Amino acid sequence: MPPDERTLENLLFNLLKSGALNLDEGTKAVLRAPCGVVSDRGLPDGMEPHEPNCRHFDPASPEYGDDEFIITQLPPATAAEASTVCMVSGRMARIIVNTPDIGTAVPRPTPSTYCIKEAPGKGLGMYATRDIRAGELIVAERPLLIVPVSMYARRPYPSTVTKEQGLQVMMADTEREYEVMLEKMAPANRAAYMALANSHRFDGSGPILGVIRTNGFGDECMVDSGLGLSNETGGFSIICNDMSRMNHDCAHNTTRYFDMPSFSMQARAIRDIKIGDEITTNYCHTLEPFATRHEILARYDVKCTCALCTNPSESDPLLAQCDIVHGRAPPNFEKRNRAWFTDFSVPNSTDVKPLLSDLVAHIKTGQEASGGYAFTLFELMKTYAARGDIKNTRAYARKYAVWQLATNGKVITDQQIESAFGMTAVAEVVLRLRGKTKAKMANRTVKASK
Ligand SMILES: C[S@@+](CC[C@H](N)C(=O)[O-])C[C@H]1O[C@@H](n2cnc3c(N)ncnc32)[C@H](O)[C@@H]1O
Repeated sequence: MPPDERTLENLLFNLLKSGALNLDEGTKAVLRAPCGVVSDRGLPDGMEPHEPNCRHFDPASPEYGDDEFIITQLPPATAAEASTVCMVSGRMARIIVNTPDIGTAVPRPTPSTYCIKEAPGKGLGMYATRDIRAGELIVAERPLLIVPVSMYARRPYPSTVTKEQGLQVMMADTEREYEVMLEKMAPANRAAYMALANSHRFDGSGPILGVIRTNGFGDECMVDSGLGLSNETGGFSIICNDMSRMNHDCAHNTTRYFDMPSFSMQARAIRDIKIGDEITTNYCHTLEPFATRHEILARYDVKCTCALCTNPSESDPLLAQCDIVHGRAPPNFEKRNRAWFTDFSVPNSTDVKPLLSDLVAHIKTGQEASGGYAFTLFELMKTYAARGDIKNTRAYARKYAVWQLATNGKVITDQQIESAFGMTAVAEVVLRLRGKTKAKMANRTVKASK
């Protein structure tokens, strides 16, 4: 956990104990649950179980406050699809309900793409039942449950309560609220939910919270920053059925995102997947070095044995080459790739070699889902344009379009690809200029020889 979050935790916890936070007025105290085995479980002496007080609303009702957490079913029910049982702020509920085309049908790939079966050493897993092309939709699912990623203190704590006990109280109170939510689920969904994996059996999490912490996905479009929370603390955990069976791989072959109109979590292939391959996702930032990844994965009870983890001395430097997010890529990464912008000489300033080397590093380490991979494709497209190479300009525009589709479902039109986002025009100008330059040079040579 980063130090600033720890400070925030202590501050909130002290405020909570001093009674300075009046929770009844809607102030939210946010704490994250501990990981691993805790010795001090259950409610401390003198504290009784808390009665759930989260109100349940019909999504069509405007009666709830923006900063109030409510239990509701979203999106408003349609005949075709079951709704998701959600605990969201009133603000978030309104954002969802007012999304244009909310409640559109969840797309289903035909023929279907996967089955769920045993994954040796990992429990169950998802496997491809046919070849799947990069960019293709693999699965789209209405979640079973959506809840805030952070837990909220629902009552003031006596001054004798230690921080660890406080966390246990918060988890117990949260579990009680979730019990109410599960009662709202259709019986088949409740059974599916309770059958999901739980790697948090020994840290004081109740059974429902344990499943959330094992299987919950976050998404950037499901964040309520209106409560003064950051993207991290204001996010939501999205728990699906089949997608919860996707195991982690540091070189994962899918991307995932939440599609608000169909209110579905979706996964697409980020590279071609062969029939019989395991379909995998990521539980941590996969460009991080091996040691950091393993520390994070341990929280999910995952000891990753993927190709990158089995050979970190080879994979770590390659991952660092790709890591523009954490600034581990070479300092001149962006500059060297943009040299052609001010200097059109060929081939020095429009040299594609460094970019192709970055591309190979991404492909070798299976990091096609990363933003650095998309950046490299886009830079290659522009650099080929600056070289007047229309064929390769278009080829990289097409690869970039597939990346966009896979990462957020956004369809890039054929016209955009054909024009390579305006870059084929650049390539044509370069070709014309170069033609003129050649003609001028030829003229000069003729004049000089007279
Ligand atoms: C979200 S579930 C994934 C599906 C799970 N295998 C199941 O049977 O339902 C997460 C759990 O799967 C297991 N898991 C996921 N990825 C793994 C991996 N790469 N290696 C070993 N176990 C893994 C861990 O037990 C983890 O807590």
